[in-house]
Amino acid sequence: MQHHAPHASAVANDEASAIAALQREVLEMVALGRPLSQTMDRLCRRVEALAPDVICTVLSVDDQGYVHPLAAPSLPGRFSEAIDGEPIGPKAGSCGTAAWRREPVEVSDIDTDPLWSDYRPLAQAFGLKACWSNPIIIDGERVRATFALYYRDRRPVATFHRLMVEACVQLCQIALRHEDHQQQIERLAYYDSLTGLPNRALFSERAHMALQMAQRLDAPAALLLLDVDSFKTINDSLGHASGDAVLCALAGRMSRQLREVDTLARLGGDEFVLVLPGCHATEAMSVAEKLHKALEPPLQIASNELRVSASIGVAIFPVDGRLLDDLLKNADLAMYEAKRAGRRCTRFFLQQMNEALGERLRIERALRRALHHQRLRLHYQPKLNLVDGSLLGVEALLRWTDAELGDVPPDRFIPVAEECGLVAALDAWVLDTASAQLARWRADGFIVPGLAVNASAPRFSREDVVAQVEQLCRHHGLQPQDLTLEVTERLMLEDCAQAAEQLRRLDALGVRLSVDDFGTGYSSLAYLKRLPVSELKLDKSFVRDLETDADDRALARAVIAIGQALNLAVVAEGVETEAQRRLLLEAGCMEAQGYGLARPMPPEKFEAWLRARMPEPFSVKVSDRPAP
Ligand SMILES: Nc1nc2c(ncn2[C@@H]2O[C@H](COP(=O)(O)O[C@H]3[C@@H](O)[C@H](n4cnc5c(=O)[nH]c(N)nc54)O[C@@H]3COP(=O)(O)O)[C@@H](O)[C@H]2O)c(=O)[nH]1
Repeated sequence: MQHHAPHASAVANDEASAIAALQREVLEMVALGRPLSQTMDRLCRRVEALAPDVICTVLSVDDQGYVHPLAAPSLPGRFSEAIDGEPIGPKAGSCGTAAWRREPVEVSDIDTDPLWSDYRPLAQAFGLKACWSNPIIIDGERVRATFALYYRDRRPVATFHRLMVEACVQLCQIALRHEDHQQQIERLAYYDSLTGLPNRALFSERAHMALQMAQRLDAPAALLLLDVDSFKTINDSLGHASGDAVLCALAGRMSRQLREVDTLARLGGDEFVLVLPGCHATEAMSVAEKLHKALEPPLQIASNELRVSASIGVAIFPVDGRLLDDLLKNADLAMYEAKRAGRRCTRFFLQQMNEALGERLRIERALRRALHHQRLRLHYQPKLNLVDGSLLGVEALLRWTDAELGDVPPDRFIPVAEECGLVAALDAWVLDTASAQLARWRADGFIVPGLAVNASAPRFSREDVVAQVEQLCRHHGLQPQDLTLEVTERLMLEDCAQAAEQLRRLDALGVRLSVDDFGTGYSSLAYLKRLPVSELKLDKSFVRDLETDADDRALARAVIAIGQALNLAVVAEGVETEAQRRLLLEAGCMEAQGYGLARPMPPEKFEAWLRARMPEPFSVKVSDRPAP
């Protein structure tokens, strides 16, 4: 039988179709999402099957420039171990040098080539004589890996091998780019893009695992919920970029306080959560204290030095709940208590907090119904001149009687309304209803010089109060000068640009601005210069013991003096006795409200009160008035 050498083009066709088959197989693995190392391993094995005289390897190159074997099925294990973690460089064998130079490196004699001088004994120990390596560059930028063929004899690279390597480099690029995209998708799905911390989804997975483990080992675990104090002020005053920088810095500081088994995650906004496996209450307390301390040093953000603190709520597994949702809810309640207790505070969950939450929820539901069905009422308390008793205006005060809860005082439902975001709607209703009432009184011939309503802080940052005031003045035929908005010092201190702008525009319209409960809680008076305040209301806590407490007398005099110095009216609240009235007058306070002068009254009673005080000819006939 005669043997014929195969025709050159037939060989070329066989090689081309072998390479095409290899490409198909690898691309299919990529498309099916097989792990990268598995795909690269298959690639190497297929190459070695097509070219039995080569040893094929793929090394990954990490961000710091060190190589790690990704697939090297036929390379002796000890050789792989020896090169794992070696740096790339100008003389780092074929692969390290190819990655360094960003170009193929062909060493046909390892025994003599200077690029291998540091690795020659290693290669010789395993009988490796030649090596051709190609860098795998992704998107023209980063060297992500090297693809190499080793030979056990000295030799230049064969043409078929060149064709094969060209195809393999492309396959490696596709597989690595796909892997990078997968990792990016995973990062987006599981990590917070701002801080790089685990996000809610990953936290939830890890926390569930930690709780399962705790259950199995009969061990405790702590869940800490941490909320940055006054973060909104940072965002509003310095901008969101600074806010983001603060969050990143805090995330870094907190991460450094934790053990490897702990998980710190960002739930969103300025809220972080930690799960600490194996921690009972005492340890959780010391971790919370470490976190407070870590946040203490001032942060340098842009050109500002910021001091930031946080409030922490703690719930312990299993005593405060066995399920993650329960623990989160309870840590949230505790965190809320920490907020109420002031800045830089930790609170542990207590069962009473649950009861308080139940009460808050009951009030919220009933209040929403009451507002919707117009079941709220207003009482009006006169503001009087202390010298001659003349009426200076009225303050509208909300009253609510619920069928189940009975009379609910504003002190109980206003804080709930503030928490659940209902207070702005309540205040808008009060302003509109009281304005309508003032217009009706005037139409009926009653002389009511002005109307004061309470305005809560959230309204000014979320709503266009100026537009509402303009609209209701037009609608009820009132002048802006008829209205006084009583705001708390909190709003004045919040440093919210939108609120400050609205207060200035209201002032320009002629609306008066009064600072309610002046002197309670805060010490900064700078806002009095910044914002258009017309009136200070001396809090009733200073008035109550005027006769007996020298400190209260001194404080009341100080507030009155501030008002006089800044040319602001000072209205004393809570005047109940003649002695208080006299002391206030002596101190220079001319205006007041209080049970001793007149209690808050429903409209009809206030009308009777007015009628009784009005000189003749007061001739309004009750029956002539339009129905309220
Ligand atoms: N955002 C809104 N807040 C409101 C509204 N209506 C009331 N409130 C706030 O609730 C707090 C309690 O109000 P209330 O129970 O109505 O008490 C007021 C007066 O009744 C009371 N007062 C008046 N004189 C005396 C007195 O001589 N002694 C005494 N012990 N209490 C007295 O003081 C409250 C006056 O409140 P203010 O002038 O606003 O400080 C209170 O903080 C209200 O602001 C609302 O519509 N929106």
